[in-house]
Amino acid sequence: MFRPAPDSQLAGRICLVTGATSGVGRATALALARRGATLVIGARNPAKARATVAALRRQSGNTSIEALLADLSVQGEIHRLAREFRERYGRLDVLVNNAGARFLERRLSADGIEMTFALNHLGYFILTNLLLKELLTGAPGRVVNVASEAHRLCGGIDFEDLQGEREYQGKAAYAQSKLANLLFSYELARQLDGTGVAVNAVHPGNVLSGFSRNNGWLSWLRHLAGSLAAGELRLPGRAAQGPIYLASAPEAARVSGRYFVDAAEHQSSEASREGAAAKRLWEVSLRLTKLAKG
Ligand SMILES: NC(=O)c1ccc[n+]([C@@H]2O[C@H](COP(=O)([O-])OP(=O)(O)OC[C@H]3O[C@@H](n4cnc5c(N)ncnc54)[C@H](O)[C@@H]3O)[C@@H](O)[C@H]2O)c1
Repeated sequence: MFRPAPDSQLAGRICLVTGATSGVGRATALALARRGATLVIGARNPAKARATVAALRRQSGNTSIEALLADLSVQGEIHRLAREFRERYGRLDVLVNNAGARFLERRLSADGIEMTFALNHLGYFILTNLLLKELLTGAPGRVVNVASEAHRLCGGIDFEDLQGEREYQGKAAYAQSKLANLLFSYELARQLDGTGVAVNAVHPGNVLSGFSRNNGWLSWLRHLAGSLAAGELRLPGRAAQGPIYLASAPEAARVSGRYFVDAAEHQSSEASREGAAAKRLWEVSLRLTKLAKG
């Protein structure tokens, strides 16, 4: 069988992509593998992880691909993944935080934290902070946070009812978590200014993926119908263009603290650019994750 040789743009670079067994994450992982990266995928389900690694190796012709397992809504499992990564690789060049979901019913994570916030925001926050030393060791490096235009639906983080204890609406919780992705990206970019590690956020578009399948088939179909009605439903390969650009394009290495749709910079909402909210979210996130300051 003909296998195109992987191009060497990312040869020798170590890339970690979360949520890479489907959708945007899988398409991003495949593109990075084709560019010759040493690729680690974060995955929850061992059987899916094995199948995805085998498929990515076959499709890319790159054998330097493996999976590390973790449920990224569970803090202890993120710590374990980070530990295993550190022991095996010691350095990280590109981190793509992508694993995310929407929960129409309020649920708690294993740590007792509302699931949307635990997975979509704290998942990114903990993994990035735990691998910061490895990113700095690998500098110049990149952090790519997969966010969403849905952040515009949230006028600000509700610090008084952060986890929807008083009132929970799945769409609002999702929008808040995606606003948190932007606040986190901008604050981290500020903190890492001058280190050579670029941090950016990206909206992948409305995607034909597994997104919202956890809420049942009907909800998934509604999500797809809504995307079609809004005039856009992308295949994952198309949706991954933005993450791939930020993770690998040479010119993107010089850009940090920005929001992208595909390879184009966009202005995110006013609420996402509030420095005080970003700092407050950082403090709250430190408290909820018991990560030490600094
Ligand atoms: N689908 C869309 O229309 C859309 C639009 C804007 C932004 N996004 C964002 O894109 C990202 C990827 O979504 P997608 O559309 O590819 O959906 P998807 O459901 O196909 O992929 C999500 C990935 O995250 C993983 N994941 C979910 N919960 C996890 C957990 N607890 N632990 C570990 N992994 C977990 C899944 O296994 C899957 O691999 C998400 O951050 C999402 O918010 C999606």
